[in-house]
Amino acid sequence: MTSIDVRDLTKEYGTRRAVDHLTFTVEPGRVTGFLGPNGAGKSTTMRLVLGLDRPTSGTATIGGRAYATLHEPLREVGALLDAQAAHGSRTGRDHLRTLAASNRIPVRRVDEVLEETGLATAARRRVKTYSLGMRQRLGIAAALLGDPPVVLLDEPSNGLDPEGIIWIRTLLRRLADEGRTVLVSSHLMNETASFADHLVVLGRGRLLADMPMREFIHARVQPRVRVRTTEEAALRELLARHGYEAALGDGGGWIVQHARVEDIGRLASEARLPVLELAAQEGTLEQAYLDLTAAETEFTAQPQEA
Ligand SMILES: Nc1ncnc2c1ncn2[C@@H]1O[C@H](COP(=O)(O)OP(=O)(O)OP(=O)(O)O)[C@@H](O)[C@H]1O
Repeated sequence: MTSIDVRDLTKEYGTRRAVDHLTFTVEPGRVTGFLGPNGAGKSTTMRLVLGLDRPTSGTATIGGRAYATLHEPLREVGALLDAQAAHGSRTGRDHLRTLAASNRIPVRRVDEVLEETGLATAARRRVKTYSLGMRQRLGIAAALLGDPPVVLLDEPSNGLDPEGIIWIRTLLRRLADEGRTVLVSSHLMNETASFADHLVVLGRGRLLADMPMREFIHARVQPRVRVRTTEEAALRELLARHGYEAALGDGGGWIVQHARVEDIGRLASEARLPVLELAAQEGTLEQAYLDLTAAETEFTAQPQEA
C-alpha cells in the first residue's frame, strides 16, 4: 500500500511562502478531499509531490520515495494537473499511445482507459476539437493509464456535465475501494462531500485540518432540527421557554438551532402539540468549510493584494 507523505514541506516563491511547514499523510483505501481557498497552496503541494517543483525545505514522497526516483512514474502515480497539457494537433488516442510507449505501459491500456472515460468514440479526433469536459476526461484517462496505486487529481470535475460529475464520483469511490490512494482538490463543496472520506484543508500554505469528513462537519456545524406544527404560537413559546433559538424555515416550519430531534420531539409530545414534521438537519461540508476558512481567506484578510 502506497501513501503520500508530506513532511515539514515549505515552498517559497521570492518572498511569498506558498506552502508553509506542511505535514500530512494521504492514506490508501479512501478518497482524500484537498480543500482550501484560492492561493492556499494546493496546486503547489501537488506539484511538489509530483517533482514538478523543488521544495525550499521538507519532503514530499510517494511510498517513501521522491517522485524523481520512481522508475516508471506513470505506473506508480497518475495525476491530472492541467487538462490543457495534451498537444492539440494529436488525436486523443495518439496522445495516450505516446504516453504508454514512453512508460512501458501495454498499448491495450489505451483502449481500456478511453472506454473507461467515455472517450472511445472521440478517440480519433484531434484534441484541439475537444470540449473542456472531453479534455478533462482525456487528462483523467492519462492519469489512469498506468493502473497506478496513487492518483492525484486537481479539480477533476472542472467542465464536466452532470453525467460526467456522477461518473467521476463513482470512479473516485471505485479507485479508493480498490485500495488506491486518492487525493482530489476541489472548490465544489457538494461535490467533495459526495466522494470524500477524509479531508486535508489548507489556508495560506498551512494545514488547517486533517480529519475524516464527518468529524470535520460535526466539529464545526451544530445540529439543527426542523419542526412543523399546527400550533405555531404554542411551539414558539415552548421553544423560547426552554432556551432554544428558532427561526422560520423555507416552506414553513421552524429551524431550531443547537437541538436534537429527541429533545424537541419529547418537548412537543409533553406539551401535546400536534407535530406534522420533525427532522434532523445535517450540517453541510460547505457550512463547516466556510466556518473554518472565514478568517483564513487571503482575499478577505489582505484585500489590497487581490
Ligand atoms: N510559479 C509561481 N511563482 C510565483 N508564485 C507562485 C507560483 N505558483 C504559485 N504561486 C503562489 O503560491 C500561492 C499558492 O498557489 P497555488 O496555486 O498552490 O494555490 P491553490 O490552493 O492551488 O489555489 P487555487 O485554488 O486558486 O488553484 C499563491 O499565492 C500563488 O500566487
